[in-house]
Amino acid sequence: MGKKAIEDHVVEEYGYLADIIESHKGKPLEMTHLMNSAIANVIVSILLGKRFEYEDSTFKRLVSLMNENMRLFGSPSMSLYNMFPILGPFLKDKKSFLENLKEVNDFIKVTFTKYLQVLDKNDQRSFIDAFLVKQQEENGKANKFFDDENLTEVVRNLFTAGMDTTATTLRWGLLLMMKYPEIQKKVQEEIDEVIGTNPPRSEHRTKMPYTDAVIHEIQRFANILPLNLPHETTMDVTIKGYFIPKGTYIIPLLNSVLQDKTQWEKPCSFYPEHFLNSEGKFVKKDAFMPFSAGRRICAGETLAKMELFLFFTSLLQRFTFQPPPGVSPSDLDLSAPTRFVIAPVTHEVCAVSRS
Ligand code: HEM
Repeated sequence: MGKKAIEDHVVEEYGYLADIIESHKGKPLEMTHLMNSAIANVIVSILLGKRFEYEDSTFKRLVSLMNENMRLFGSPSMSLYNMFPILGPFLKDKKSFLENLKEVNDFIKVTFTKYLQVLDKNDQRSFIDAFLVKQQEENGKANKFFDDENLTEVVRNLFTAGMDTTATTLRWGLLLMMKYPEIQKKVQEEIDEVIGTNPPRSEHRTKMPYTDAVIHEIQRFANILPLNLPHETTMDVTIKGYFIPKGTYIIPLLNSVLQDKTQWEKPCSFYPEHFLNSEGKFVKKDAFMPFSAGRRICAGETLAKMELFLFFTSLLQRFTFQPPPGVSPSDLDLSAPTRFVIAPVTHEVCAVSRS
């Protein structure tokens, strides 16, 4: 599936999301379910070739299993298990994690078995179709890669990695816009000037340096994966005089760059000017690494950036986000509870229609 086709899915999905938000008529709304569903649908439409209604029971169940497993993954008992695997049989969280995993895997297996029955090599409509075609081409070869187990794992990994991260970043974005209404207003002015009432598309981004800077700063400030993913050295290495033997477990902390005092003027504040020069032009920063770096950099970086830009601009084009009545921007809490994916504290938003 090409970039344009994927962008069309995002555009279709932000329309559904905005319509549902509109139906709440500016009343206080907790966005986690809606945002997760919209972002899950983008990845699901790539993987399965179709989207789900947000209240579809199977879809709700899948999204909740993924979320629950993200939560369990970062729980203290799972850290304990990683340090002392012998404790595994005594840990309830580990059991729940594996049961959830099995339920998602079973759903994926049932789905691709159905897809296989109607597979048409000349009409591949999803990632699963493309994988199954490769699997058939591989038939008879000694070393098989496109097997059922790999299909299950890759579909589940893409679903998990692609949903919580992007949806959480967007929820941070809306919270920050409520906290800093003057920044929200400047983004909306740029949207009105560059996009007007047209549907936002990726090509608008280069003409919107302020919005681009705000989205980068949301990612830097939110710092949603401060622990990154663990890595292991594949050979002996020496870095800045420190010897690290082959096979060492490494946690490459992303907040060491995203909040580096030598790289950012105000590392602990939300300050879009970090990404703007004195003429208001967008500037790239080497220390901007929310997707990590190197060979194992996030596989979904391009998709995530597209989603963040399109969802963020389409929402701010249609709505102004305000705290619920009785809550002022200064009351909004930007602290972040400790989890594997750092989400904002539970809060409600009022999406007031701009039309
Ligand atoms: C704002 C959104 C996102 C952020 C901040 C993010 C961040 C990251 C980070 C930090 C890693 C670890 C890289 C490393 O090991 O050094 C990662 C890995 C990964 N991400 Fe993302 N991600 C996002 C969205 C997505 C999306 C939308 C997808 C796909 C649909 C995706 C798929 C993956 C995959 C498959 C990996 C594992 C790559 C590998 O091990 O080779 N991510 N991501």
